[in-house]
Amino acid sequence: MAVYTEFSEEALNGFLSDYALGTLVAFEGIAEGVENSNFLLTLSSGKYILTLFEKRMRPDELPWFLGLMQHLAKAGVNCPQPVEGKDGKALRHLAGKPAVITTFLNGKGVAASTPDECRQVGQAMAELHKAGQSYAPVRANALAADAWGPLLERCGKIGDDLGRGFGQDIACALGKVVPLWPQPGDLPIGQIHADLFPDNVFFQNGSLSGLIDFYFACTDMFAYDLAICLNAWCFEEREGSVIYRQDCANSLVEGYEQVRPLTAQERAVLPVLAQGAALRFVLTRLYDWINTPSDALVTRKDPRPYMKRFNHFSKVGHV
Ligand SMILES: Nc1ncnc2c1ncn2[C@@H]1O[C@H](COP(=O)(O)OP(=O)(O)OP(=O)(O)O)[C@@H](O)[C@H]1O
Ligand SMILES: N[C@@H](CCO)C(=O)O
Repeated sequence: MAVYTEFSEEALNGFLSDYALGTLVAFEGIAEGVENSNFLLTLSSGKYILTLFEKRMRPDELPWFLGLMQHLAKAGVNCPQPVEGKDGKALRHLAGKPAVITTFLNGKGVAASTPDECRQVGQAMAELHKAGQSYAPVRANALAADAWGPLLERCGKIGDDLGRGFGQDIACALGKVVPLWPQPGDLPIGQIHADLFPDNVFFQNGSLSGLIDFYFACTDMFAYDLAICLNAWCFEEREGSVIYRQDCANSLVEGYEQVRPLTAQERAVLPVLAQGAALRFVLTRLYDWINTPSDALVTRKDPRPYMKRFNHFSKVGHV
């Protein structure tokens, strides 16, 4: 459960008095997610999401994320919109943490993806990439390839609970992928979501209805965003093994290209980007695996299935 910060109803009422959203009917912590504390607010004017920003977020970067969400929503992407207080400010504080209220989106994430859903995700991602092109502020990717080695080092000594030599396997994989990573200027860049996993894409009656959780968004290669989705949407995890769903991958890329065709260079480097994307999630999951206190109200994610995705892409050499 991702509720790291708690507050009293009295504190919440004080916080809400700075908005023109009516009175509090109910509020509850949301179990899903690992990054920030999220609450569902039911107010007399409707439902909203209250997010308190935690550990990985740099407060000075929050306006960039909120500005991006506002920009994308105006351009027709169905994503949460920050709600402004009576003073016109959306970014406020609650319980000592930066906090924002955003609009509530209907729909639900999917458990097991199908080619049809992947096609819709590809289209929505390309639309996001296009809509973001007129958002000028830049946010460098704090989890880009040059950050992976230092992140592995920060994990410190990696025991054998994830399998013998897990840390060495990662170091070896980084040694293969990082030297092949595209250089600035090699591929088209723009605003990317960078965490478009199935829990961050909502569907209603089989149709994609919205995208949430923009707090890893950054300015990076468009094709890297697609590579992240190949990892997140195109594998089935079954009894400890991961199985590549080529049909899902084909649909994802086809859906993307219906809106924004890939360049020949993007296509050529996609297998390397897919390997790097797998390692990026191995590393953040590993870091959290080691550093999440055992009494924290959050379910740790296992890094091993992403190492298996890396092994797959590294072995077959195509997507
Ligand atoms: N705007 C929204 N509308 C409806 N539900 C939402 C909205 N934002 C968040 N949620 C709900 O809260 C859950 C957690 O939100 P979110 O994914 O943003 O949290 P997180 O801690 O950043 O998670 P993650 O681990 O994916 O980074 C979502 O799975 C969804 O159920
Ligand atoms: N989507 C990430 C977690 C939050 O960003 C993962 O599955 O590791």
